[in-house]
Amino acid sequence: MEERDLFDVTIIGGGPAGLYAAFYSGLREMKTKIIEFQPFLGGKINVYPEKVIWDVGGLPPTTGEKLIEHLVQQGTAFNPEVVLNEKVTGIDKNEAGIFVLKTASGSLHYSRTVILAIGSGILKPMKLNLEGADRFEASNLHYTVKSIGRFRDKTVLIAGGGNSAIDWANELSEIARKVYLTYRKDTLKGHEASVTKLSENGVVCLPNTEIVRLIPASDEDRIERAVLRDLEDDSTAELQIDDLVVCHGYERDRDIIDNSNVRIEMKDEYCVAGTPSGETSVPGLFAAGDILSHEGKLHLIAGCFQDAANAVNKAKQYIAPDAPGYGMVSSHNELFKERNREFKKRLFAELAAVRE
Ligand SMILES: Cc1cc2nc3c(=O)[nH]c(=O)nc-3n(C[C@H](O)[C@H](O)[C@H](O)COP(=O)(O)OP(=O)(O)OC[C@H]3O[C@@H](n4cnc5c(N)ncnc54)[C@H](O)[C@@H]3O)c2cc1C
Repeated sequence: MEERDLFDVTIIGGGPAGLYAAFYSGLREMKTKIIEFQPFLGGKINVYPEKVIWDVGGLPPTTGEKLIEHLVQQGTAFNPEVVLNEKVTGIDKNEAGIFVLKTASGSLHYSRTVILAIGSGILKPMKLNLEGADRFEASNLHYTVKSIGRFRDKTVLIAGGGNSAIDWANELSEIARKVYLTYRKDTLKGHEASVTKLSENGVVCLPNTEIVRLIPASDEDRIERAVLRDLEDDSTAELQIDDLVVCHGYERDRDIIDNSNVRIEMKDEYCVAGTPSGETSVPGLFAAGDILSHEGKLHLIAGCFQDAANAVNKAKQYIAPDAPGYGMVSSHNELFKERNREFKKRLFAELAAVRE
């Protein structure tokens, strides 16, 4: 390994936690790398690019797509090295105390510290368990909603009883002709306010039902009707639909945890046990965002930011024990002086143009 290959911090995962960690580690003048499995940054928000997000501090209601744009702009402000399309498969620590990250492509990455920001792991949507259903994925069977506009004036069947299905039912009801929601249980498992909104929005809820067959249109390429079974009396009914959205959750690939030679203590099946400062059972390895569990954890985008800054501060002190506990706020930070000057110049030019 050459010195130039060694990073102060390597962040695994390029979602909100990873991106904010990259920004903050730049602020703390650490040589930073992000490794992301997907060919793009933004993490789970890519699952809901058109959803309007209301609960990120300091931002008016913003679409997922716009928020990703802001996060990436901020996260790359200090030019971290960004490696996309790369799955980290395991973490080792060598005799010199350097972390060695193994990847699916066979390359190795060396780092003094690591921040695990893998969210819920690599997500793969749970597919509809019906033979031949996959052939409709190119037409009107969806596992994510990429563009709300395509559902305008359509009859949409949504399958699933969790928050994601409920949110989409409410969201699509504003533009679709009709929205049906089918779920196997008696009740929905979602936020109370969102469940209440379903009836206000005219969504037809079909509890205790499941899809048992998809009937194609004459061209065989599109679903024309879905056959639903009533689980209480076994009767069936056909529903004519334009689109089917399946929200049955995700399989999570967390091989990285199981295949690592460092022993990462877990809180449960899903989360790493950590402190509110992002420390884990492995010295030098920190965690942030949805993967981290601690007392007071907020599983929201807003929660990612504090986790990320805390993890970076701890990583900084791991490398340089005498370094201050946190970075200088941006208004007093030397690193921003030149950028502030440029910003002010642009603002003044804009104001002058308005006056003219
Ligand atoms: C439908 C839906 C709606 C939501 N709405 C809101 C909302 O309105 N407001 C809100 O605050 N929160 C919302 N959330 C939650 C929010 O998206 C998460 O809290 C947030 O994305 C967590 O960020 P993260 O960076 O911890 O993880 P993620 O966003 O999951 O990012 C983790 C990244 O790590 C990558 N990764 C995983 N494993 C590896 C590996 N081995 N190697 C390389 N890369 C890897 C993944 O590909 C992913 O890009 C919503 C979530 C969903 C599913």
